[in-house]
Amino acid sequence: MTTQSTALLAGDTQTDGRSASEPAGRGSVIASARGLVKTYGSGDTAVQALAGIDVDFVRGELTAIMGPSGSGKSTLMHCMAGLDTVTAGTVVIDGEDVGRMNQRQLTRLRRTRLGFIFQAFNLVPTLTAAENITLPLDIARRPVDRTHFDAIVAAVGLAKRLHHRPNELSGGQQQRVACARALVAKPAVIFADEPTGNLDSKSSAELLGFLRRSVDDLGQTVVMVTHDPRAATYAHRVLFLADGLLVGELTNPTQASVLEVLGSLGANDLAADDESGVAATSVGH
Ligand SMILES: Nc1ncnc2c1ncn2[C@@H]1O[C@H](COP(=O)(O)OP(=O)(O)OP(=O)(O)O)[C@@H](O)[C@H]1O
Repeated sequence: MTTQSTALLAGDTQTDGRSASEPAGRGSVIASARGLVKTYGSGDTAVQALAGIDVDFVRGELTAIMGPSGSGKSTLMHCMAGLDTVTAGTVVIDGEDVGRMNQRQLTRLRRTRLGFIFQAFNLVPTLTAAENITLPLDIARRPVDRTHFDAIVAAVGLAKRLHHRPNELSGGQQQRVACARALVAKPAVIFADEPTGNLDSKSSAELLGFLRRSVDDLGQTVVMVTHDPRAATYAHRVLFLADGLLVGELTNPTQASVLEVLGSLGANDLAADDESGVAATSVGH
């Protein structure tokens, strides 16, 4: 088992607090956007989803993106991940200018350098959990690093479920398969769009804990869109969008600090998560 894989399971750290497998480059910028504009449609029906965003995502960090409904969170994620074209501006992932890529290069980028986790787990129903996890590598015709695979499967607690098909797994287990699938190719960045949107609070906490450990122990980089202030507390940093603009940022977020910013953005309806134990109205807005 590699040192990195062991660290994911055991959480071993050096005496200075760094992970024993501290990857080179942690803290440097892995993905960035400059002057990012996205307009859907044209003329009278045009909608400006992103109105000029400059943002850097840092290697080895979990960044949450929050904001009111329609503020541009998913659009930002899709543009960063090369899933949608941009109207203006630049997106650079791991040193590569996404806007200059043709479709073939974009597909290759998504397959080999990026991982995705969506609210709807997007597993292939006819494949087993194991086959779903290795699917990105199989499609890219890359070999499976069995040591890494075993470590991820153990860490997400799926060792006894590998031969089950998605309909034989709970929602939480299915999302853990999706999470393992995103991690197995050791991507530069994992983009997660509402990854806990369909999960109960226990499964959400397990998944978020795992995502955070993949960042802390493996140096994985994760960008996650969420409406849930509790989910955002697993992030190192929270970015807030409103009307297609970046309007705020929190480091080391707490539920109260997240709710306070969301309240100031008029997103109380989203922030009033009845399981959070903290009502949006209690922060004085
Ligand atoms: N394919 C599309 N065609 C036209 N307009 C779109 C399209 N996708 C998004 N929009 C619009 O762009 C704006 C931003 O949408 P986006 O989905 O990025 O917001 P969001 O912050 O992720 O919202 P939510 O929290 O509700 O998921 C919205 O006004 C939305 O209606």
